[in-house]
Amino acid sequence: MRLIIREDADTAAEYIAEYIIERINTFAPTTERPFILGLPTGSSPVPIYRSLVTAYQMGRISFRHVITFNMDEYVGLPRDHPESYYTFMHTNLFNHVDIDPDNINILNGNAPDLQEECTMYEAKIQKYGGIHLFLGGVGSDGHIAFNEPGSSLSSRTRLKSLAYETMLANARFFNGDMGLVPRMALTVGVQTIMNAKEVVIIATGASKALAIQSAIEGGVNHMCTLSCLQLHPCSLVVVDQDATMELKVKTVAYFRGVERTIQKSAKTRRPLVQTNGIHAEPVEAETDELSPDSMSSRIQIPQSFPVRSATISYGST
Ligand SMILES: O=P(O)(O)OC[C@H]1O[C@](O)(CO)[C@@H](O)[C@@H]1O
Repeated sequence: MRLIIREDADTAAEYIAEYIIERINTFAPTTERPFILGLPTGSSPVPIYRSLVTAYQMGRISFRHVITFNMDEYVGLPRDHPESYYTFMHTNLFNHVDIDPDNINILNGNAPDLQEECTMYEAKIQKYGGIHLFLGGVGSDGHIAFNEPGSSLSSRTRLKSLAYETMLANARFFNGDMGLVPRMALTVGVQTIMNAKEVVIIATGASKALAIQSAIEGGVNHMCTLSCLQLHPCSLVVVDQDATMELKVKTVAYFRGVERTIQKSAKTRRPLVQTNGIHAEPVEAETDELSPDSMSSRIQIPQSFPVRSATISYGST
């Protein structure tokens, strides 16, 4: 897992938007070979979508050959309800870019047979050969998609009851009225996300700090389903400063050091090596140039340190 820390929510979102643009453009999707993108809702991804729309308007990215799969949808909320995830995605992204409506996949929380709906969703993802990049948010309790604490780490798309903490957090979208928040949702499973070739997570604000601490410094645990990414070969978590508040200074210093190493390697650009199908950057000894305001300036980083995972540019172990 790689951790990227940015000053605030906007710069964290900007980092991810550029990352997605780079991935799609490098992939150069076509009708026969589309890029399969997993997408989240929630407030954290909104600035990412804003940046993607701007990039589209500037001609830097096209969604013509991108097929999307959303993470989740409330059960029982009409599709055109202002707070349905169908409405959210169209308002924030789909209505403003050149995506083919046939390429948009969002679970139908009003399907007559919800189990069948979930089974078909999984099958459709499989039909396309899996998801290339799954973008996600995280709940304050560490859930990924709607895989609430206690979810099976081998779960697939299914019906879930929402945790009280999630309903409380989402009440802000329903005039603060808990009674209006749907109690159930359809959601991709932990394993559905784990099967993506790459997973990128946005987590911003102090309310995500405990979840980030648990997912990064704790063990793999079903009470914080985001922690499953420790087992993913190519995952990236992008946070703002506030979301790092519960992390150890040493943890923050380590991940900042990893990023500097990658940036330096990119400048010197020795030929790329291939590791398990993932592009890896050449290894550089870290001779650290710490900015005085950096937390890591208080920590001595060795002249050379093991950079096995630190050097993979396409996420890392
Ligand atoms: O970004 P926010 O508003 O904190 O919401 C994040 C939440 O939204 C969701 O994306 C809902 O699908 C969850 O994965 C996550 O809990």
